[in-house]
Amino acid sequence: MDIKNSKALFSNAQNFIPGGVNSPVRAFKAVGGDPLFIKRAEGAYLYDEDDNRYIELINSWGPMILGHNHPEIKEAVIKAVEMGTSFGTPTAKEVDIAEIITKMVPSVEKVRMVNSGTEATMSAIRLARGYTGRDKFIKFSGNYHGHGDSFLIAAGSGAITMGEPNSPGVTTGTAKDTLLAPYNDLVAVKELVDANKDEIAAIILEPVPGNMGLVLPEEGFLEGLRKLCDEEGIVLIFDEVMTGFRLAQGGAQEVFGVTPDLTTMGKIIGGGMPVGAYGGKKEIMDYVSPVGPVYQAGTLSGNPVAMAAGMAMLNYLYKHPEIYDGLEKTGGKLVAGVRATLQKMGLDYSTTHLGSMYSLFFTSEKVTDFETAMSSDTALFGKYFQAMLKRGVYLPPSQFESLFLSTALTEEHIAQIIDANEGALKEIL
Ligand SMILES: Cc1ncc(COP(=O)(O)O)c(C=O)c1O
Ligand SMILES: N[C@H](C=O)CCC(=O)O
Repeated sequence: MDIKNSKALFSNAQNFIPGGVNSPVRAFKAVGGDPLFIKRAEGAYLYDEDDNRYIELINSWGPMILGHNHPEIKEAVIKAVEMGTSFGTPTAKEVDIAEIITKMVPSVEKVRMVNSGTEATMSAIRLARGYTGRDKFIKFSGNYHGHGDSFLIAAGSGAITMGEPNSPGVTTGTAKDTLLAPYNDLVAVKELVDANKDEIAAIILEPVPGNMGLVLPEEGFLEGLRKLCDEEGIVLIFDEVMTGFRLAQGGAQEVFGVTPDLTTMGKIIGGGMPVGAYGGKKEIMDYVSPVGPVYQAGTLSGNPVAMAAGMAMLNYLYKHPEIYDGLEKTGGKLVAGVRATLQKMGLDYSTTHLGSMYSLFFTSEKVTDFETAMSSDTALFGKYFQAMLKRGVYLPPSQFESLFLSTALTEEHIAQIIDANEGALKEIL
C-alpha cells in the first residue's frame, strides 16, 4: 500500500503540532506505523491522501451512524452556512433540537447545548455538585469522560492507550474528590458510598463502556446503582456521549430500562459537527445559570451550523427507528462471522457486541472491567490492526476502543470484513 503522501504530511505535522495530531490516539502510537491522513469520506468508505480506500469501522469515533456525507445532513449544513455561521444569540434551531432531544430521551426534560462531550461531562459534574452541595463523585476505572481534570484518573480511551490513565497536571486537590470503583462491581460502590457518607454528589458512568474496548453491564448493575443513588441522594449521571442515539433513539438508558438523573451527550448529536449536551430532570437543570446559581456558558454553544447538522441527524433517526434493528443485524452478522473464524482456528479470544458497537479482545478472559480488558495482548492487537488495514479495513488504532458500525455498511462489506479478519489472523498468528 502506497502511503507516501500521508507519511510526508505526518512528518511535516510533527514540526507544528504535538505528535503531529490533534487528539493522541490518531497518532497510531499503540499500533505502530504512520497515521493515515484522510482526504474525504463517503458512505462506508474513507479515502486517504494517496487515494487508498478503506471500509470504515470507526466512523469518526461514533458520530457517523448513517455513514459519511449523508445527503440530508450535507444539505442542512450547506443551507445553514448560507444564513451565516455564528450569531451568539438564541436561534430557532436551538429550540427545535432541544425539543427533539427531550422526545427521544424522555429522562431529559431540559437540555443545555455545549461544544463537546468533555464540556458536557464537566458541566454535569459541576451541576451535580452545586445541586447536592457535595464535592466528591464516583467514576469507574477504564471509563472515559473526556479530558476534564477530575476525570483523568484511571481514565479509558487514549489515556490507557498512551499509558497515562492518571495524567500529570491534575492536582492532588482535584484528584482527591474523584473516587474510583471497578466497573460492574456494585459491592465496591456501596463500600465507597458508606465510607463517604453524605459526601458524594454523583456517580458518573458510561452505562455501556466503549473506552476500554466495548464492555457490557452485568445484570442488575445499572439497576443497583439507580437504587443506591435514590437511597443516598446521589445524582446518577449516564455518560451517553458514545451510546446516545447509537444503541437506540433513547440510548443505553432505553435499552436497559434504567433512568439516570442527568445524561451527557455528544458525537451523534452533532451529525459530525462539534456538539455536546447535558440534560435531565427539570429540577436539577434549573440549577443552571441564568435560572439557577451554577455557572456554565459558551461563545459558540448552540452554533447554528452545528445545530443544523445535529437536527438533520436526529430528525432522520427519529423518523427511521427501524435503523436500530438493521444495525443490530449488521453487528450480529459481523460478530457471528468473526466468532466462526475464531472457532475454526481454535482461538479463544473474547468478543463483545451490542447493536452497532463491537470489540475483539486479544485475551481469553471474559472482559467485564478495566482489569480484564488490560489482560489483552496489545502488541498482537497492533499487528492485527496493521493486517486489517493492509486488507482495506480501518479499525480504531487501539485495543481499548469500541468499533462503530454505520447504516452505510452492506452485506458485501460485512463479508469483506469477515474475510479480512480471517486473513489477518492467519497472517499474524
Ligand atoms: C463516553 C465519553 N464521554 C466523553 C467523551 C468526550 O467527548 P469529546 O471527545 O467530544 O470531548 C467521550 C469521547 O471522547 C466519550 O466516549
Ligand atoms: N474514545 C475517544 C472518544 O470516544 C476517542 C476520541 C479521541 O480520543 O480522539
